[in-house]
Amino acid sequence: MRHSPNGVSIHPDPQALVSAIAARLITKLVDVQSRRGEATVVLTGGSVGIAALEAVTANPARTAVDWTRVNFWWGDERFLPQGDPELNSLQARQAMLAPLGVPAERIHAVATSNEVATVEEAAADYALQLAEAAAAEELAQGFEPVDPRLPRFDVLLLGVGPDAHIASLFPEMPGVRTVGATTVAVRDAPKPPPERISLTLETINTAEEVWLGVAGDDKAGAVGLALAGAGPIQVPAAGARGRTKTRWLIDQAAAAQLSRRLLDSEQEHAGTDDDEE
Ligand SMILES: O=C1O[C@H](COP(=O)(O)O)[C@@H](O)[C@H](O)[C@H]1O
Repeated sequence: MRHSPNGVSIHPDPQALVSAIAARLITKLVDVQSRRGEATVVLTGGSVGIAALEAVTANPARTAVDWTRVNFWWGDERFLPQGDPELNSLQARQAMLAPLGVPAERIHAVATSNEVATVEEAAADYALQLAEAAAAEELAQGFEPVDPRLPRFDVLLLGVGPDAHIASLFPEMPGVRTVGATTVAVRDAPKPPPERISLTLETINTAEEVWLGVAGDDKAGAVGLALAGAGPIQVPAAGARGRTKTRWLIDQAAAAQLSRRLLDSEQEHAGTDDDEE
């Protein structure tokens, strides 16, 4: 594995990548819980996102985390009926939340199409859930929120599509241009299903740490453009930034189009993992 000062870690293959994300997440949660008692994670769907949760469940160190005191939200959800296997929340429940016994009150899922009539209602309901959690958190913990409509997010996980979408913010579409709202309803998404609910880019960027997990040569162009400093409207992944850290956790295939300058700086820093927890 190689690390760069830009927060890029390159792993040999997808399995090594998801194991590394899982180990980092466990370490981070132990650290946050030791300081603040409870921790909050924003989950993602997609190939790496769900495989990383399976790797957490399989990691013996998972017992170091008190899973009854971790709050879970989603960066995006597909607007589908309850029980649909394509729901990001259902996949996360099966991969990690159920096996680790996370209590129902810690799981903040987006409303399904059985519960509300339209994707707009689901986005509004999710924004309300977030605002209520933020208000409760402020009362209980007394810290200054980054945004009074949002709880504190310790780690926000993202996958990246081959088109560089993150969450359900697709290039050039209204979702990625949305400002002033915490959530957005997405219609006509280029990746099925067409109706989705997403956190906005502004909301994503309130997280303390944003981790982008990416594997595969079909994602190499998106990763290369995002790390070369492309604009977020064309390359949404380029716009995701944690308040204290932005980590790109990628495999060798996804790193294939990183710029020479970035790879050179990685070579210089190889073996000096100065951003490890
Ligand atoms: O549809 C989605 O796609 C992205 C990326 O998924 P991947 O399978 O290409 O890794 C994912 O991050 C998002 O949560 C999901 O709804």
